Amino acid sequence: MEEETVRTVEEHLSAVLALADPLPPVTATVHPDPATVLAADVVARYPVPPFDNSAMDGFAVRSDDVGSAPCVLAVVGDVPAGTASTQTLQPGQAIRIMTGSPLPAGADAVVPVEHTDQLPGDQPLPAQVEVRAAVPAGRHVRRRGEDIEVGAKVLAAGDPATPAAAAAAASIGHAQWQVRPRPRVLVVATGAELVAPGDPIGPGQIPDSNGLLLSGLVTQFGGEVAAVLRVGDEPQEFIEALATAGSVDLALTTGGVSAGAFEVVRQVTSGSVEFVKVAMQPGKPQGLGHWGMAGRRVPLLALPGNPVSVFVSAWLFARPLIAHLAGRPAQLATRQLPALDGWRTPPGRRQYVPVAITPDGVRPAHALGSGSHAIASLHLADGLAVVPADVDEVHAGDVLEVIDTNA
Ligand SMILES: Nc1nc2c(c(=O)[nH]1)N[C@H]1C(S)=C(S)[C@@H](COP(=O)(O)OP(=O)(O)OC[C@H]3O[C@@H](n4cnc5c(N)ncnc54)[C@H](O)[C@@H]3O)O[C@H]1N2
Ligand code: MOO
Repeated sequence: MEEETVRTVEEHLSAVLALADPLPPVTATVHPDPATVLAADVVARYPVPPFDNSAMDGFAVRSDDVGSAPCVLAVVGDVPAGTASTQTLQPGQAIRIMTGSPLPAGADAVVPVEHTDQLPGDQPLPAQVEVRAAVPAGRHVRRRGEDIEVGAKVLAAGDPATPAAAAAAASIGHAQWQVRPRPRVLVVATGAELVAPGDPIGPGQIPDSNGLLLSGLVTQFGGEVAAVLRVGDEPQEFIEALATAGSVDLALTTGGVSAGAFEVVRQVTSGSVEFVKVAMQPGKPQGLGHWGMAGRRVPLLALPGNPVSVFVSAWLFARPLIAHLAGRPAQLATRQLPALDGWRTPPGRRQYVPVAITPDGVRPAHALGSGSHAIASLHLADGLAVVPADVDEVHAGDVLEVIDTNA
């Protein structure tokens, strides 16, 4: 396709989100993964608690018996955890009971062991117990279904699969639930200059940092990294890498999209990927479209090669697309914070400046500001400060919108 539309960030984001629908739901073992959401409601099969049970280690009693405490009751049995008493408590009797054990028939309250003449802990079953404090009916008893009744909708489609949600599903009788899966994402770093991290660098070569940066961000955004590939600028090598990558839900490439003579991503995909300019800095050149992989039309974002551009593009476009595929809301959480220092910005493009966030405000994480190559100081940033396109200078005290990238 021919270039070269100039778009706002919002226009580009809309086009990115239109590339794909949310992934179809799958049946999965109940397991916490807050990056995924439920695809169907979950209804209680069991009540919670499943039976009337004791909230204390002590003695199950009839409250009428102990109204005139102190009094002595005959101890006629024991209810250890995981058992249920078959006895029905008669007047003048008590049954020793542990926290969580079912309340025996006939009992309506529990006296904690501390309110008796018995020692707490691992003790033989006594023949009798002196109860030293009266308990009203219901005291220290957790009623069947008082949290959730059978048939209640406990979790709703769209709820995140948090640890507490998984615990809720298990407690109401479910081993499986319907979720939208984590999108499987292929990461391809392109560039003839790239060598593996730690390898010696020859003339013109640099270590590939985008592969690590982008795959880490994919995980942070709730995607599953299917593979991380590094290819040179030979079209055939790029085509083969994509052809052998297997089944994925999204492909992210870095590099090879601007105006150079060897822009492999642009050369290979330009029939099906649109290349545009977005009015932002860094991250101006962007590609988006689909690529045929493993018999499927896979959405593809072609991000620029400069590492800070990769970071910003990933936060603004890959993150929402991964969220959209996963059936989650795509909005970014932002905060309004004052700038602690001033800096000049290029007019006409919205600037995203890596900033350190302090209790008093934000300041650029590095003297290079939003320099798109300053990868070795990007880790000092806690967020991206957004400078509107019509601002050419930020002054100390100006309040900026800030994307918290530690979130
Ligand atoms: N004549 C023009 N030149 C450039 C323009 C333009 O509009 N006209 N745009 C500039 C902007 S803005 C950007 S951003 C870059 C984007 O370039 P590419 O996406 O084609 O990326 P490359 O040229 O392949 O690389 C750019 C830069 O990033 C380094 N890089 C690439 N991959 C990695 C990696 N995996 N790990 C670490 N560093 C990487 C690469 O060595 C280059 O320094 O184009 C500008 N030029
Ligand atoms: O927009 Mo480029 O991304 O300046 O570095």
